[in-house]
Amino acid sequence: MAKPKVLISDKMDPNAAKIFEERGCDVDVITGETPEQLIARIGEYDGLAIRSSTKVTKEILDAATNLKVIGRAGIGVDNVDIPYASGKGVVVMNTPFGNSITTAEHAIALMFALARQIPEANELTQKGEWPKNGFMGVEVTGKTLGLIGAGNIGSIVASRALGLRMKVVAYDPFLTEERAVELGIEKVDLETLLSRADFITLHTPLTDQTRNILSRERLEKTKKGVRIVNCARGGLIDEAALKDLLDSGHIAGAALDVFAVEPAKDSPLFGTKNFICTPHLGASTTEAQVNVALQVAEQMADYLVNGGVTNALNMPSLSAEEAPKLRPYMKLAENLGSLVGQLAHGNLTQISIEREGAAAELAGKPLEAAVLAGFMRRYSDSVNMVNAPYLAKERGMDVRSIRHEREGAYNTLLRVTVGTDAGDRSVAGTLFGQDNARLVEIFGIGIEAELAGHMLYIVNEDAPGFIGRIGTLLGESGINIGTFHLGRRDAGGEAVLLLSVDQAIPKNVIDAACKLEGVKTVMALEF
Ligand SMILES: NC(=O)c1ccc[n+]([C@@H]2O[C@H](COP(=O)([O-])OP(=O)(O)OC[C@H]3O[C@@H](n4cnc5c(N)ncnc54)[C@H](O)[C@@H]3O)[C@@H](O)[C@H]2O)c1
Ligand SMILES: O=C(O)[C@H](O)COP(=O)(O)O
Repeated sequence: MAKPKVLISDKMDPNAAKIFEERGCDVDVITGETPEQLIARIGEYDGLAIRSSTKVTKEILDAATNLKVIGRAGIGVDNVDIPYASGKGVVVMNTPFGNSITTAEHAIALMFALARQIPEANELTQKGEWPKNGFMGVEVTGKTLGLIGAGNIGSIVASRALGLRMKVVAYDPFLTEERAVELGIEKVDLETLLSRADFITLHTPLTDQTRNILSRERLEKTKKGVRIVNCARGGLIDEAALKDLLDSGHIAGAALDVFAVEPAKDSPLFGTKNFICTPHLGASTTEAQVNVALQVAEQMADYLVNGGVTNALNMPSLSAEEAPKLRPYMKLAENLGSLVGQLAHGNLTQISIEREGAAAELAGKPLEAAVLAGFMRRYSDSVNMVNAPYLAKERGMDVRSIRHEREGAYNTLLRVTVGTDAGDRSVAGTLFGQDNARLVEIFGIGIEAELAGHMLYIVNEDAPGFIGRIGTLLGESGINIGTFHLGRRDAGGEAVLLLSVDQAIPKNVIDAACKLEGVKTVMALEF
């Protein structure tokens, strides 16, 4: 099998390339290209490793015909069109913890730089001015720090600030009271934070809810003399309002590591008194860059080589240890989803996936995604485990995952049921041994069959002579039967015949089978 090919398109610690090679991938490091150059190149790659410079747009994803995974060596993924990548079946991963300490330290460094006006003092001193009387700082001890966002980085900033004897208040709608107590901070609403904080630091992602969270109106509500630090994302603060309020002296200082437009080369804030900035350096320490480079390469190689999924933003996690155990189940799950998707008629809006026996001990989400991948193929050819749950949601499907404690007839069982206009339709399968996936039930009828390749499904009246008739029809049509499986509800009742054949079954043969005596349904299936 050809090695997966990975492109590293942003500057990254060389350890990333080394890990890719060690883990069985071919890797190219080509940084600083224009979008057009990337579009021309991306088609040959299975993986794309990035930081924040590469913008993974719809156009790039459309050209990325082989792409399976995008790995962000860092946290923020606002430079990736995740919904579009998901629709294309591309996994998007990040490294959510590798640079958190480093970025928290940068926020604290900027807070001190503002409190003591270090950059300005440094500049004038080096110009020979010795401006000893020109600077009067403030202590941080005893002051109130207002965190907007108390996730990974916000929590680390809080712990450092508490160590500096600051009081910490936080606005984060997802922060629980228990977690706030654990962190030693006070959970407040945004208005309270604005009115109480002497320093404000931001630590949220940029989303529709957080964009412009420090709007002009909110900046005007801050305590006079506040100092603001943003090491999270540009776009969280109204930069024009920030300039006006720095100019008026309402805000005593602001430090930005991130800007609404990056690279920021001509911001109106440049040159403003008490304004300092760094060029998106929050994550730029040796330690953090080694961490994120190693982690992203390990995660991406794991996925490309073993199917392990870690820190994906659009797919359930699956450890490299779990992946081989789950693999035969994934095939079974996908085939059951595909079978029920091919057989059931009408407007299908409900699907449930039940796990019993050994299957109940496995991760449910990946199996659910595999069932949906098989099932959604009734609507689109380009479905896989990544985009299937999104497509199902888009179609308004109600997806249920049920885990049974009970002991069943099989050691391990997966059952997939769809709700149709005519009632529920259910298929079930098991594994014989470690990896022999078998169908064991179809619409309430017990059967035992492998689902593979071209198959013919027939429902007929259980009567003597039928098997001979279908065998003769296929033989006369030059179609070789590979496997042959029978099941029936009861003697003389409804029977099911499932057989695999060596070639796709032409329509005229299906039509002829429909006309055979006792036949109720004939369908060609593909797996
Ligand atoms: N400057 C840099 O170089 C740099 C480096 C690393 C991370 N970052 C950025 O820092 C930010 C925080 O990273 P993190 O790892 O702490 O993320 P995180 O996901 O751990 O934390 C984000 C927090 O924001 C909170 N939040 C979400 N919506 C909110 C809202 N409307 N109001 C208030 N809080 C809200 C969440 O509940 C969460 O607790 C991200 O934007 C990330 O991209 C920047
Ligand atoms: O979200 C992040 O991880 C930071 O913004 C770091 O971005 P960078 O990798 O471009 O330095």
